Amino acid sequence: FQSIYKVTLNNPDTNCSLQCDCPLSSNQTTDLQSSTSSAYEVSSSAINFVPPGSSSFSLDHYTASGRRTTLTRLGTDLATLSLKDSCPPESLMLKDWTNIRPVHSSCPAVFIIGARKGGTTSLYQYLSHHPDFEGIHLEDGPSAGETFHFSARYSTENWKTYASRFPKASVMTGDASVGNFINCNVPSRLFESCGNFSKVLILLRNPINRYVSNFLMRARFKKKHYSNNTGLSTVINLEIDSFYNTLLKKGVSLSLSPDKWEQFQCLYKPAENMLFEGLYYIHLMNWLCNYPGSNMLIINSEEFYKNTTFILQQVYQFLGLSPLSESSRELVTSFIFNKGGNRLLPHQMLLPNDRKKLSHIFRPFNNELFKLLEWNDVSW
Ligand SMILES: Nc1ncnc2c1ncn2[C@@H]1O[C@H](COP(=O)(O)OS(=O)(=O)O)[C@@H](OP(=O)(O)O)[C@H]1O
Repeated sequence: FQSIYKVTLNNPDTNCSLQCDCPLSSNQTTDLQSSTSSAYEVSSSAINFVPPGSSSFSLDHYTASGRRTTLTRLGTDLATLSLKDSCPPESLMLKDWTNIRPVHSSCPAVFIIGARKGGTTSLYQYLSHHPDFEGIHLEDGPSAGETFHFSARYSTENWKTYASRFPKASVMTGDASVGNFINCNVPSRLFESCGNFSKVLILLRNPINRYVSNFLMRARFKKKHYSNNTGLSTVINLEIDSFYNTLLKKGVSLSLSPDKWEQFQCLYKPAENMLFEGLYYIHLMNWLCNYPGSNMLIINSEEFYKNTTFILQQVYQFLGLSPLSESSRELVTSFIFNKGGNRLLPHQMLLPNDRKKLSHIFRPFNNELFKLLEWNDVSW
């Protein structure tokens, strides 16, 4: 079975201890124990953890209903986080998720970080209708619901300006910048900035449907030299070429092995190649290794589209917002935001052969994702 463990490393010599929530499958316990035989240095606090003999090691089991819920299991399809061995235990163990103080005192409570075309605008809008949540809308585009792009590059000064846009009142507020899921620098930057305070919502949609929706948006808004005349098949084939070329140039194996997920990280400028955006497993692993899993809720977009009021209730619960009645939720969710066009031109349709090509790239990553999240009945 897979579970969440709380890991405590004690150094009796210095009387210091380090704790982190470490999601692992039970059969990794041995690996984890043996990995303590090397010395760990926590540079931020200058604590040295030394080999067994002078250090002790303990694992406490935490369940979904446990005292501190690391695992957020909502319904059957939502976030069940159980990290596999591909996430280096060291990086998790060196993180103290519990004691880090946010650098900034005013952080938005919620970040909807993606995936792009996953239904993020609707979710943000629906949340904004809750009496205790204040949505902030961009006045200068691109569209209501995508709010003040948090940047991994913000300096302290930038941060002050950014944070000052959010109300300090008792209401909850949030940011919905969909590029953050795939920006490999954001998780650690966000954690550094906001510590445990901010919660993260992630909507994951069938990556092929996400791809097509993204393409159609570019054509609709004539972004990146796209127009209504741009053919989907042409774009797919160009992007597949550029995808493999990027991997080649960076010396990454073309066998597309998801367990080498770290190799794929930071390989592209966010949003440049729509294929990279759909490799959710890579992006999620980066988040899980750099941001506390207990503060992340991962939602299957298709489930969100199908059972919107139910999922919305689960989101309220996760954020600590009071529940709303079924009828209020139905009212709130009656409009679909950011819907693409219904009538596609012939050259905008996905050909069976192109679907196969996309599926070939996404499948191994989807499979790892399903295992990680225990999404047993999802068939993208
Ligand atoms: N409630 C509900 N039910 C069904 N479908 C829904 C819903 N909310 C959003 N959507 C679909 O999500 C797509 C837009 O996603 P985003 O808002 O995340 O797009 S963006 O990244 O902010 O541009 C867009 O998909 P496409 O229509 O395929 O483009 C929306 O139709």
